[in-house]
Amino acid sequence: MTTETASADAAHSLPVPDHPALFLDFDGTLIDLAPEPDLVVVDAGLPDLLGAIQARLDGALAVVTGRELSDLDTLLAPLQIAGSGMHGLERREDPTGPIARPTQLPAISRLRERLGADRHVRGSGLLVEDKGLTITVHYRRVPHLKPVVEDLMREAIADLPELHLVPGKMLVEAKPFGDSKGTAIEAFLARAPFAGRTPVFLGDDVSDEDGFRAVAKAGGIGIKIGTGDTRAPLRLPDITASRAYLSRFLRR
Ligand SMILES: O=P(O)(O)OC[C@H]1O[C@H](O[C@H]2O[C@H](CO)[C@@H](O)[C@H](O)[C@H]2O)[C@H](O)[C@@H](O)[C@@H]1O
Repeated sequence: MTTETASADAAHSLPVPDHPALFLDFDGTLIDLAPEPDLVVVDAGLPDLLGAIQARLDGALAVVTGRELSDLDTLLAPLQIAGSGMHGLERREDPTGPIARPTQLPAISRLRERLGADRHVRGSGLLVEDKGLTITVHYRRVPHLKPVVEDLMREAIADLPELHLVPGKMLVEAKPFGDSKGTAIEAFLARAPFAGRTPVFLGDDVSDEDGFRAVAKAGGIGIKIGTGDTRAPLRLPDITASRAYLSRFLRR
């Protein structure tokens, strides 16, 4: 059996609820990971697929991502969909409506200054992704620096109790306490067109575990993409399978 056939078989073995609300992580779930956030490739088929699902589900589709929503709009242009960015901090309930976001904490400015001055960061191959409300340090190009990044981020926020660290694939992110992908999904499920539907959430990374918890609580389905520990009850092997599963929402 080819890998492609195995992915298609896996996609067809999973259930699709009768009246679903679909929540999707982005990197590693809908597109392949790249060496840097700006180097990802979005094929033309993805906006087309998401736009068709958005119409088929009467708008009950949201992207729940660690990226900024404006970043996602650029990657999926001209498509806009409802969603939450920066792990629950940003919300856009109406696909073409405004993005709601809290004000930046002074603690993030302090962290920014510290990282800018850190000798480990400058010229090291590490990448600092400043999202305004959160700051991420990527070590994908220098994986041996993982323990250095973990230590430097732990120390950098040690006296900033408003912040905590979220690990991800080859990154460590500092963000304010409170919101998560789980709180974002719960908020969407409380309102139209998501309310009253069975939630399905696809994700691949640690921060997606909050989303899996939220959909389980609401009687829905969590699907982990790829390998790794998870609380999600179902799994798909890769992005090919993820996209094949999503196309089934058009055929219901
Ligand atoms: O919640 P997601 O939509 O999956 O976003 C999680 C993070 O995605 C991005 O980082 C990841 O993708 C990069 C590009 O492929 C890759 O270089 C990096 O190693 C991955 O962790 C994004 O840059 C982060 O801001 C998101 O939090």
